[in-house]
Formats: sequence, structure tokens, C-alpha cells
Amino acid sequence: MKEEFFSVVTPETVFSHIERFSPVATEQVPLDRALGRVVCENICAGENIPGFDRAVMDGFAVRAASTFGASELNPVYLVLKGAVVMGRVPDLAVGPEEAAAIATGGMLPRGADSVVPREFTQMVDETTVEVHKPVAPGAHMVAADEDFKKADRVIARGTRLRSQELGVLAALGIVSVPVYKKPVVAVIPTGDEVVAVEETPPPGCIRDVNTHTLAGLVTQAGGLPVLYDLVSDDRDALRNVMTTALADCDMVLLSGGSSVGARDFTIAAMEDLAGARVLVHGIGMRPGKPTILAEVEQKAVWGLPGQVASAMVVFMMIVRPFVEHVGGAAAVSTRPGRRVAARLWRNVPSVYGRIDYVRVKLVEKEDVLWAQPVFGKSGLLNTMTWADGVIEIDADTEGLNAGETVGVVLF
Ligand SMILES: Nc1nc2c(c(=O)[nH]1)N[C@H]1C(S)=C(S)[C@@H](COP(=O)(O)OP(=O)(O)OC[C@H]3O[C@@H](n4cnc5c(N)ncnc54)[C@H](O)[C@@H]3O)O[C@H]1N2
Ligand code: MOO
Repeated sequence: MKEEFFSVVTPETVFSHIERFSPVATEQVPLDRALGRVVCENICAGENIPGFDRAVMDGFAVRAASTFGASELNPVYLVLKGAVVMGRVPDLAVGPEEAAAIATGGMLPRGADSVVPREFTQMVDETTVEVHKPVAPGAHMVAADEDFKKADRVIARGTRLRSQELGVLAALGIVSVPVYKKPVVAVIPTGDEVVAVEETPPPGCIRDVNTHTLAGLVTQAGGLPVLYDLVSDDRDALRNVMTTALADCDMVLLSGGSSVGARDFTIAAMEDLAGARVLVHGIGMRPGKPTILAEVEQKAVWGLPGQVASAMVVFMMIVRPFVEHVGGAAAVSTRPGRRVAARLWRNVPSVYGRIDYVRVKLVEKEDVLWAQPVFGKSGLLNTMTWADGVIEIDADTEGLNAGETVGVVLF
């Protein structure tokens, strides 16, 4: 048995190693392939957006002062100077007591500082607009630089692009986007009792689940999983596959063989690698205690527990921020995932001295969101498929009480 296995560290200690691993190289991608990618430079506006004063209502472009005091009983009357043509610079100007018809998105004519929506008006005759509600300067229009000002930083380096950021890039005419490459992550299954999914497992064997769950999680974290063939419980074989994976990938994930069983060669094989340094062997968490993190040539090599739920929980709670960091994401939160607040359905016991990640199902009853614990062994997939997320019970807490508010990290 290995002594280190029992010297478990906290997740915070694991995260303290994150800066050892540098972000990957960069590339340019077309705008329409950039969703979910992480920008590698600050993006600044090369121009004002929208670039001209623009109506956001159908109505009349006016000087706001011309409408002051207008009411149903005391409307004001404006002279209609003409209509703004969409997509054109207006060839008319608006002075005091004047108006120009304008549609949503039209360019305000010179002299106008606001738009009176059509519903506040009535045409008296072909050239006279009756206005029965005043507008303030700037009403129902956007100013030329109201969305983004020229030279402002509009997207910070390290931002993962969502649809709305793609919109900003589109508005600025940026068709080729500077991003970090996707971190390439090797996913290596190990274990003599594990067979590829295409095979029918002989008695005593099971199909390889972890490769597929981990590959999905790597993809969700913005990485590019590379799936390796199963490796038997053999130190040389493990060392060889890790050597290949380190040459080809930015990070390596092994599943299985991280514990202290007689056939757990992962740690020994890692130590065989030139320049390897085992940073962590054992985390004070459940599931997931027998997790290994080693550094080899500034790359992270992980030994994840073989248990199917454990491998996924460790990835979600511990590994994911590392993948995001290596993928260039800024200010990676080590409190992973999106959280929702819910009330705990029943008491949940926990052992002092380690963080418990308890799978929960969210159920809404009479407008209250409840977190129902899903108990089950970490070798079972069903807790993960049934649950919507996990709650975290701190190491210094001996359980939570029914009715308490908990933060649920969503899957
Ligand atoms: N004496 C002790 N034994 C164990 C301890 C302990 O503290 N003392 N910890 C247990 C915990 S907790 C876990 S988790 C496991 C971790 O074991 P390993 O990481 O060494 O993983 P294996 O022994 O190789 O496998 C565990 C389990 O997972 C199955 N497995 C492995 N790979 C896959 C795969 N790709 N797809 C599906 N299932 C997989 C494997 O068949 C085993 O059933 O150790 C406990 N033991
Ligand atoms: O730590 Mo093991 O991962 O609990 O099942």
C-alpha cells in the first residue's frame, strides 16, 4: 500500500497547482465556428455601434422640446417634413415644431433628438401631426455609440464566446476570430476487466463506460477528447501509452487504477515518466478520493477513479477548471458549474473531514425548488442519470438538515 494514498489534500490544494499549466496555442476561426471558443485577445470596437442615431419605435422623429406639455386635452401640433427612408441618410432636417415620419431602425434626421411613438400621435391632415404625450430627449432611440463606443474593450481575453458575443463580433464586422486552440485531452481507459463498447463482455468483465462519459465532459469543458484503446493493468503498457499521449495531447486522463489495489499501476507508471512529479495522490472528497494529479513536461496527467460516478464527479468538480484554464479561459472559477438554490428534501449525513458530493434531483413543488438526494454507490451510473446536479457538504460539516437551503451545481 502506498503511504501517499492516505495523505489526502483538499480541492483547494489541488486548484493551487492550476497555474503550473499554461494555456494552449492560438488560432483564427471563422465567426460562425467561434461559438464556445475562448478569445485569446481583448476585442476592441473599431467603430461606434450602431454608428448612427437610430429609432427603436415606429413614429415621428422630433425635437423633444417640441412635445413638452403635450397631453390628451392639450395636444401639440407639428409640421410633417417628410419621411425617413430605411437604410438611407435622411435628406431632411427637423427643426422646432417639426417632425419626420420614421420606422424602427431608421436614421434620425439632423435636428431630431427623440422619437414620438405612433400611438401618441394622430394625423390631422397630410402635413400636421397631433402629439398628445411628451417625450424626453433620447426617448425611443439609441444614440450612435449607445451599444458600444469606438475603442472600448467589448470582449475580454479569456471569454468563452456565447451567442451574444458572436453578435458583437458580427456588429463589428469581425469575421475571423482570434481564439485559443481547443485543448486536446487524451482519454485512456485502463483495466483488465474492461472491454470496448463494441464487444460483448465475457463473464467478469464490463464495457468501457468512462471513456465515453469523460469524452463528453471534456467536450463540454471546451476540450477536444482523443480516445485511446484500452490499456491492460501493466506498468510498461501504461507508461508507453502515457508517453504517446503526452507527445500528442495537452492533458492526459486515465481512468481506473488510481487506488491502492495490488494491480493499480497508474501511479508507478506515472513516476516512470521522465520529469514526472506527482502533485496529488488522494483528495479529501467522496466520491473521488483516489485521484492522482501529476505534472509531466508542464502537462497535467490525471489518474481518475475507475468507478463510473466517481470519474464523472471528479471531472466535474476538479478537472474541469484545469481543462478550461489550459483552454485559455480567464478567471476560472474553482467553484465549478452553474448553481441554483434549492431546499434540501431530507437530512443528509456526512462524515467529518472530507467533502461529500451528493447527487440530487431537483423537484418543484408549489413554487419551491427541492433537492432530493439520490443515494447510491459510486460504481453505479443510475445515480448520475437520475440526478440533476450535486450538492457539496463541507469537510467540517457532519451533514445537512432537511429544509436547509443548498446550492446545487447543475450537471
Ligand atoms: N482498500 C481500499 N480499496 C478501495 C478504496 C480504498 O480507499 N481502500 N477506494 C475505493 C474507491 S472510493 C474507489 S473510487 C476505487 C477506485 O479504484 P481505482 O481508481 O483504482 O479503479 P479500479 O480499481 O481500476 O476500478 C474501480 C471500479 O471501476 C470500474 N472501472 C474501471 N474502469 C472503468 C471503465 N472504463 N468503465 C467502466 N467501469 C470502469 C472497475 O471495473 C471497478 O469496478 O477503489 C476503491 N477501492
Ligand atoms: O472515492 Mo470512490 O470514488 O468514492 O467511489
